[in-house]
Amino acid sequence: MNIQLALDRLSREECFTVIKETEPYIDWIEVGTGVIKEYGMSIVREIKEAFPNKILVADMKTCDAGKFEAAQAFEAGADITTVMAFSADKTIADTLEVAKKQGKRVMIDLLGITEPTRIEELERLGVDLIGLHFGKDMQLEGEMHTDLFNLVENYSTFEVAVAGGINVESLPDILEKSPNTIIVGSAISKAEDRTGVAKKMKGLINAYEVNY
Ligand SMILES: O=C(CO)[C@H](O)[C@H](O)COP(=O)(O)O
Repeated sequence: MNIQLALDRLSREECFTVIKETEPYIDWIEVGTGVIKEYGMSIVREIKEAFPNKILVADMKTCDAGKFEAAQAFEAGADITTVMAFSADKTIADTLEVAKKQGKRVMIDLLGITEPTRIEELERLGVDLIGLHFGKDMQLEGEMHTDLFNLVENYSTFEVAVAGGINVESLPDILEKSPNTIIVGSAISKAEDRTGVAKKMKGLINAYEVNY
């Protein structure tokens, strides 16, 4: 099980500091949407150059112009780019095609999706990596519930990532759902002791996997 460190609402310098402080305990690095909007593709390039051995996710949250945006992310060094699940099928198919040609991947962000039919359609389109997502603004009005996993429980074809305010306290319940990737942003990046929090979360994951 991977930890994906999400870098959101941080300056360029803070992004590098957070990665350096947590590097041994994280597997994937996500350059958050807001960070990309602030600094452009150059920060994706710089992070990949500095940490070439980490899987790099560009959280592009693409919803249109899929071919162009996927190429943009991959050319900057991303291994995975994100596309919103509500996008047109053509957008999703195009990004998958670009990824396939380049040996890269697309993570489909399920933010806002509640209809099981969309999950079926995504499977038919050839999607293999999805992100369950309880959004930042939704977190202001409540906490993520593991019911979120119900959407994909009948599908063994998907590799599943999950995001949405996950912290040391909520991690054990999430682990019971055995996602492939746990996306953690503010619980690590805004912590006073980032190294300690990342180490603790990785330790909980490792302990769960040993006993699973
Ligand atoms: O995609 C995101 C926001 O749209 C975040 O990367 C994701 O929600 C993880 O951050 P946090 O743990 O702070 O919720």
